[in-house]
Amino acid sequence: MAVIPVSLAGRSYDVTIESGVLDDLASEARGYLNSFGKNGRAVPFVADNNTHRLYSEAIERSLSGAGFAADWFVVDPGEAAKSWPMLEKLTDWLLSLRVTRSDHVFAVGGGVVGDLTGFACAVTKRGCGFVQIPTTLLAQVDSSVGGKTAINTRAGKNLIGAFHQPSAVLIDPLVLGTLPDREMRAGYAEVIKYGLLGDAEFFGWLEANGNKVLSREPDALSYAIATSIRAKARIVAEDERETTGVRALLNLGHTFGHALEAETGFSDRLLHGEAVAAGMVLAARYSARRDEMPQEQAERVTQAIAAAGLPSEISALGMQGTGDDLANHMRHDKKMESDTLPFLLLRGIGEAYLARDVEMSDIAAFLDEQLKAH
Ligand SMILES: NC(=O)c1ccc[n+]([C@@H]2O[C@H](COP(=O)([O-])OP(=O)(O)OC[C@H]3O[C@@H](n4cnc5c(N)ncnc54)[C@H](O)[C@@H]3O)[C@@H](O)[C@H]2O)c1
Ligand SMILES: O=C(O)C(=O)C[C@@H](O)[C@H](O)[C@H](O)COP(=O)(O)O
Ligand SMILES: [Zn+2]
Repeated sequence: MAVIPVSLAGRSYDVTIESGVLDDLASEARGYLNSFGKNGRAVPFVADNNTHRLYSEAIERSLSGAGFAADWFVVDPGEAAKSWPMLEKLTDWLLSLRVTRSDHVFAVGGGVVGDLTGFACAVTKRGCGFVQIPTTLLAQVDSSVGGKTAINTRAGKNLIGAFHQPSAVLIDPLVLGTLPDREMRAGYAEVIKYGLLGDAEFFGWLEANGNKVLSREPDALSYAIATSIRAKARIVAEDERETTGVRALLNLGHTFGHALEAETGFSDRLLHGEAVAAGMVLAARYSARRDEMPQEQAERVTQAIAAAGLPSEISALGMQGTGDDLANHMRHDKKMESDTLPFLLLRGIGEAYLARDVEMSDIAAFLDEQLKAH
């Protein structure tokens, strides 16, 4: 078991990593269940069809043993649930349950369920509590921690949202046993991100042990999850609201990645983690093209992504769009300052930095080359 604190003034919380935590939810989450149970109020849980089917029974068993009942809001799996219509339905449901600011809503699922639930909790009665129970590798290493919550709009990814920290994050690595391999690989992209952005040693460890993580070897998996969360907790504690440039490092690969997601229609044609993987390769290659990252290190990045079965070549994604089309999606990036887009680039493996001198026309030309290459 590992407990990793996320230290934030007045909003600190723990991330608990423990096999079996889900079967024992009533005792693990006792403090967040206490406002329920009186007057027969059920505890609100949000899940998608898959996580509801797989894990609602164990959760209900644990809760009923402690005298609590669960009520479920279940969405269809996939990115489409991060939408205005779903936000409206979810907030209406929370209001119908008479959720109060001192209550906690439980999010059981991947980043989609976590981002949607977190945002609904941020705006319901101007902020009620929530607990993250992440069930994908991506959510366990990244989205459940740090309080970024959002939905997507026609204009792009995560454009409507809020910073709203969870009160606790409970991670059960055993649930990854039911996660499809493709989703496991997508989450692994965000694990690679932590090595690439600031921890060359961890990147090297992943080059040697990535297959153990992907095959869910318990020690390797727990080490990768804990190392990722420690890195994220450190960064979030330093720059909770992404104002100093430190938290922006967590966006490595995302400016390219979000544009690729937009171009492929936010669909399962390209999952978020897959887009981030391709985006990190682009960031490494563009950095090498500027002579900032040694070419041989950019090749190591491509290798690490490809070896994990993640997309490394955007020319193979079957997209119709041009470099300009992708650059146009990027103009909605939340890092945009006036008419400049700061870009996460690399001086080397483990050394990401925010570059403020990148011309969008140069990015578009680079992307045109990449769309044609290989
Ligand atoms: N808030 C943040 O800081 C942050 C960070 C990274 C990503 N995100 C967001 O997270 C989202 C992607 O999250 P994701 O990759 O977890 O995708 P997801 O939530 O869509 O889940 C992926 C799939 O796995 C299924 N699933 C979940 N847990 C399972 C389990 N244990 N067993 C079997 N199936 C399971 C889901 O039903 C779904 O079909 C994106 O919207 C992305 O923008 C947010
Ligand atoms: O927590 C962060 O900060 C991140 O940037 C984590 C990313 O993996 C995540 O995808 C995030 O939602 C992207 O940030 P956004 O602000 O561009 O939506
Ligand atoms: Zn991400």
